[in-house]
Amino acid sequence: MEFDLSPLWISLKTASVATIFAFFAGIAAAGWMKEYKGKARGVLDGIFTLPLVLPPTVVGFLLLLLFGINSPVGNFLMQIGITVIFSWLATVIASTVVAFPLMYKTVLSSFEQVDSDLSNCARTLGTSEWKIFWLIVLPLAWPGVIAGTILAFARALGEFGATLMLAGSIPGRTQTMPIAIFFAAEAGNMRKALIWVLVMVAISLAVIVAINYWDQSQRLSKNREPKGVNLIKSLSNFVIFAQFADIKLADTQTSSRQRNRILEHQVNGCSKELIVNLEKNFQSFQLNVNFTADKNTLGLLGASGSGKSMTLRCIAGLEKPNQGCIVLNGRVLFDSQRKVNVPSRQRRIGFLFQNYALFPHMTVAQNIGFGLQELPKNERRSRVQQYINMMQLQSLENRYPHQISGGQQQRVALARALVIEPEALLLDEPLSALDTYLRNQIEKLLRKVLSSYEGITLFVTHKLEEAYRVSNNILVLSQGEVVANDSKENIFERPSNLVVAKITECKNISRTQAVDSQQVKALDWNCNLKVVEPILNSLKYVGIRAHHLTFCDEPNQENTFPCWVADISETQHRVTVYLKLHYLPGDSEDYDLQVEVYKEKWTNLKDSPFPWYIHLDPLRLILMES
Ligand SMILES: Nc1ncnc2c1ncn2[C@@H]1O[C@H](COP(=O)(O)OP(=O)(O)OP(=O)(O)O)[C@@H](O)[C@H]1O
Repeated sequence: MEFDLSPLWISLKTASVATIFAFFAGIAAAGWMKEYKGKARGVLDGIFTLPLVLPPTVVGFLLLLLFGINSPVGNFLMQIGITVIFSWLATVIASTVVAFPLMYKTVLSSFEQVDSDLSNCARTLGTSEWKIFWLIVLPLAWPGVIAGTILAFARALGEFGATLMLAGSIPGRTQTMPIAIFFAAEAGNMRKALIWVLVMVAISLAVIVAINYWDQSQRLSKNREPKGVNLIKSLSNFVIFAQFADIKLADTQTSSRQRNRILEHQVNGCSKELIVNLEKNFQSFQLNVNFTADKNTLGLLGASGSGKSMTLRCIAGLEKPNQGCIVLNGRVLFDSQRKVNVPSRQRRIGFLFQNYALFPHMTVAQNIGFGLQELPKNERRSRVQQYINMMQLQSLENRYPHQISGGQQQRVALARALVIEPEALLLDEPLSALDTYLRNQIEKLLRKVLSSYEGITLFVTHKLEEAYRVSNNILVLSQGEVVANDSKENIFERPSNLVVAKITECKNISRTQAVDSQQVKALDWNCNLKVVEPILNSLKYVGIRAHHLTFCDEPNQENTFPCWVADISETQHRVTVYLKLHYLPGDSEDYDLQVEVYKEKWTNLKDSPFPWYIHLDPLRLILMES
């Protein structure tokens, strides 16, 4: 008797078509869900995933209700000449519905694994959301897409319950292999059932082996060249350009004083200037900053979590403030009162991320040229070459980010941010991931680049010396508030309050009280000090930097006190000496002042008899508010 092979062809045809539908629907649903942060997210995800957990017969029954001739959908389809129930179309629908969740879930999880800084970086380079999806997210998530497709195919091939309920078992039309196995076994034709079982096992095994080999080849190729490179070229043909600004609504108020100031600037056609007045509220953190930056590089200093990065992200349009306004060179980027929120891609603000955020599947040249896609090819190439030369990246053009050093990666990121000629450049701890040697090199390059950069620069760093070398002015943030904004000299020499003194690492601080117009009592050091600065009513603390203290031989000089050493701590060039004033210290923790001296000075000093005498120069004393 001739063996009927139709179940094999029906199964393969059904699974292939169902996989194509699930492929596109799964990618679209996952792409949308990745960005959707609304309240219905949990419900929608549940609905998309439901066919994965429901028994196939339940899915089949629901499909029967949906497509049956008594349902509005079934009725409508009948009228246009399409019959679903007990047709091949029914096998495709049933298989698509059960295969979809596997595609959707796998793709969503791989989309979510793509570093969000990469998308944010692309936004600051002027890229539309569609382009980001096609050029960044999809290529990087490609392994997940392939895995989802294979799983969806396998699931569609093995579908039984829903297909039987919706399509029945019509040999040569709707009878797939799983259904053929069931009916053969039920009729006692075990030989026939076994043949189909073996065919199913062979196909399933082939799928699993294919996944394994594919996964293995991905791992190997990761070490040679990054994935998705060729895909990028083909995908770029489908890029859709978004044309218009996305003006979003905000419902909050800006203070009229600040608004008037900003409008005045606009009317006056102000020069290069960034005006920031914003509030951003989280449950456990409130950011409230108000400052103006000009062509002089502004350094942002502050403890971890003080709001430095959040400030930059709001300016770049990567976070939406709750309230306030941001104006760059007279252009309103954000105004909660006027409901303006210019999207990141239109702000013309370059952003340098701490982890560089280089696109791993693009070469050095492709990374640098990413923000220039609107330019003609030749112009684009020459601009990229210009920045490759400027950043000394010649001969590295065709390498991928994982094939170059950290310092080179940072230079690529800097070139990519600068090549779009941004009106402002935001540098979020750009040197923190580098070792000391590279850090010095890149810092030097950065200073050179910034000296010729015409735009506004904000520079976030934790390192005081780096902030001092790179910036002209410094803004100090503490717990989301601006506590100082001044020239770097004033910030370091004359910190006006305790927070700024601590952030700029003033090691000697004492509570204080005014004695007369020229004298204060340092309560923690138990001494009176002559000062030259005017004493304000709000005076709370007196301080002096460790390297401003001097040892002297004249006990009767003003602001000079006997002292004993409680402890010392050495580095290769300097010694920090912990001193107790007036008395012998009880132990190594019992000290009043920290003094920093060079090793040579320490060598001369260390064997001198006690007491030594320490001098607090009135010109160096810092008077502070709380
Ligand atoms: N999406 C968010 N939801 C809730 N809180 C957030 C969110 N993003 C940031 N924060 C909080 O905002 C505060 C400021 O964060 P930010 O990253 O600006 O600090 P930072 O000064 O840059 O710190 P660091 O120097 O450690 O990078 C932190 O307390 C952080 O926990």
